Amino acid sequence: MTILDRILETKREEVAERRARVSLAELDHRIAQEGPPRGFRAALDWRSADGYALIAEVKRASPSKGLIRPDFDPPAHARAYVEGGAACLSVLTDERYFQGSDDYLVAARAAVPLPAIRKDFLIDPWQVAESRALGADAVLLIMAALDDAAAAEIEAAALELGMDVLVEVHDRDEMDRAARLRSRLIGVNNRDLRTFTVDFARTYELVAHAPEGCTFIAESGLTTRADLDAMAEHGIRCFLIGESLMRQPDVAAATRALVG
Ligand SMILES: O=P(O)(O)OC[C@@H](O)[C@@H](O)c1c[nH]c2ccccc12
Repeated sequence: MTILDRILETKREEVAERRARVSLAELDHRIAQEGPPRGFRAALDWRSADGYALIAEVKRASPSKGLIRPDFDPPAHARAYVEGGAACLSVLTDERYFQGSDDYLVAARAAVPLPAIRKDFLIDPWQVAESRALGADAVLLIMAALDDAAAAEIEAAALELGMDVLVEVHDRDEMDRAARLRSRLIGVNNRDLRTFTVDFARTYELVAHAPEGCTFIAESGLTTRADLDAMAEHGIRCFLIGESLMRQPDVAAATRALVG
């Protein structure tokens, strides 16, 4: 059983338990109190027009690396990311495997004007409503975790609420499946969620197969300005980065050094 299988098994139990506690009507009520979503893809397109667009991840820990940031402070990290020039935030909310929390998403997003993606494992459209009720402007669809019908259903729920959908792929088959969805925001995860190995060649190989006109994001394992410049040689200008920034004592300076 791969780590992704384990995560999904836990997530199914968690979602069943949450659904039993909170009705869709209750979520709709909370969503009505929220302002409209901040444009996530729009922020990336705007920032990548004349530089690198960074989705900066608020990440405390991961199953492969354990604890990444002991003095974890989501609103402070969000402000540092803004100061350093990030275009968007990503906030991990999975508790069991990433030591994330819904509260971190709410607190980080409230501290800054940037759009924020809820980074979690979506398997049910109910979680889309839950994400918007927490303020999320975008959600993640992991193609390796979903069949085509579930992906389309979850995507439709998000688009209906005016959210952006980041579709994450890892191989050619997932890219082809992603191309049949409506969202034109596609990310290649350089980290294989089944084995945790990171390989930038994933991105180089798959960027050529991305649908026309899509906003393309390279995700995971990116550390240095040279990494980004190498990606830019292949036309890639949007990046999702967590660990390497969260390990720095001065997050704002590290962010500026990467994308400033
Ligand atoms: O911390 P890194 O190596 O910079 O990676 C960030 C992000 O890409 C990674 O956290 C991620 C990408 N896709 C995911 C799906 C689920 C959980 C986490 C992820």
